[in-house]
Amino acid sequence: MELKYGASREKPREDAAMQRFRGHRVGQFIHWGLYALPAGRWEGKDVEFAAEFLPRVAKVPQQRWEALANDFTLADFDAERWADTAVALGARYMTITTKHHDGFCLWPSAHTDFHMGNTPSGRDVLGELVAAYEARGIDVNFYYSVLDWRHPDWRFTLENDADNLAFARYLDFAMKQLEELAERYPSVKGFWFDGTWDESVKANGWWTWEVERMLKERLPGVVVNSRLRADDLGARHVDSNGLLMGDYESGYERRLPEPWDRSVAARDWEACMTIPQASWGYHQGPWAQSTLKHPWDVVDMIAHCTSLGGNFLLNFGPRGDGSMAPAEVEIARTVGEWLAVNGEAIYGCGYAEGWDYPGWGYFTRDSSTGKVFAVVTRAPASGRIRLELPTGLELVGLRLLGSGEYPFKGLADSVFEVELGGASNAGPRVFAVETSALAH
Ligand SMILES: C#C[C@@H]1N[C@@H](C)[C@@H](O)[C@H]1O
Repeated sequence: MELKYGASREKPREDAAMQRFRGHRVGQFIHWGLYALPAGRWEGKDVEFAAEFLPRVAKVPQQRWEALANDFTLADFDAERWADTAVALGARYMTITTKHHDGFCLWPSAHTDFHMGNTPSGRDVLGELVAAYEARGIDVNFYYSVLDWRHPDWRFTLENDADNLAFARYLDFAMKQLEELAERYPSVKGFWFDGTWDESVKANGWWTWEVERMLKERLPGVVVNSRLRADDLGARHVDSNGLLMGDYESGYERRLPEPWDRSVAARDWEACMTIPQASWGYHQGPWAQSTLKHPWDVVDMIAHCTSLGGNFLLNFGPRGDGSMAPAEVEIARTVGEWLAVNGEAIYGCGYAEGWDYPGWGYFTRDSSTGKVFAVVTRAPASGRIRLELPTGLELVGLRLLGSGEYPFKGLADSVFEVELGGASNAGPRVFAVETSALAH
């Protein structure tokens, strides 16, 4: 079908910038804004919903919400400390909410009065973060919510000419903000769009095409997620011809491909995940704080994504004063210590063609050397795993990362057994798997 605003390519991008993004595998997502101040609590009551949705769920009067800007003092905000948390996590890129659904901007935008410039400190949070993260070699991406609860011209649906005229003004405003972000922060490596599910945006696929075109014209190599895009008929992420729009599929939000399905590896994709069960912004209540993920579950998710050629973006919700939540920093440190020993099986790795899903974890493959790894995140109660190689291969060596050569036993052609023993307090074991063609 002929589409004016459909996918711009049939195959994945292979340029250097996309290969760099693909090889990162692990990213730090950060949701920070005025919502971090109430942190899920309003008028003394915990609102058991994502903290960044508080103004809507608690029906906070607009003026009271906007008055929070006067309390956004950044008393304990330190971009260097945030960037150190990304280093501790082992993240290779960071994605920051420049503007979330409430419309508040973390940079001094010339196109609205609802921004950092009108807060007590007036600091350019984005500018400080870009400097701190890039000083550590960590790429910065910008999250931008097209949905804007505050802007008078935002529309969820387009019922009449007046709606169409207003929404046209809104799209012009959003385009100007995106041009402004590209101009102020030209080293940004990607844009992560959100808030594009409403009828109003789906009816304006042309605008989503123009945004992607503008960004790629101004910032060659920039990476754009599929969630921005709608085609001529309102199809999102994947156009009406079944082709991926944008540069990577970004539909996995708080979920991973289940069951494990090799077809997912045909595209570039990224999954984003909260540390609490369901809040992206910092939520102080037990509803969130009692549901923090275990570091080894995070490691399992990282390996799961890598095994299917996807990136994993773990979200952090700094507190209202700008400090990182200690429990989240601790999780970052533990996961980063694991990656420091086992990152060889993650960074620059992807789907291991021909290696079936083993059930006790995942196989990953280094995209440049072809080396295969076995990441054992779900060790069986027996304490041993069955290592089934592609037919015609035999196991000639097994190296436990961080340790050394490891014993194994042959069970049949291309089938071997590995005795793990009990759980390791260093977390999931990873083996480099050395094979050669089975001698007949
Ligand atoms: C719904 C929704 C939004 N998408 C996630 C990435 C968070 O930003 C959440 O608020």
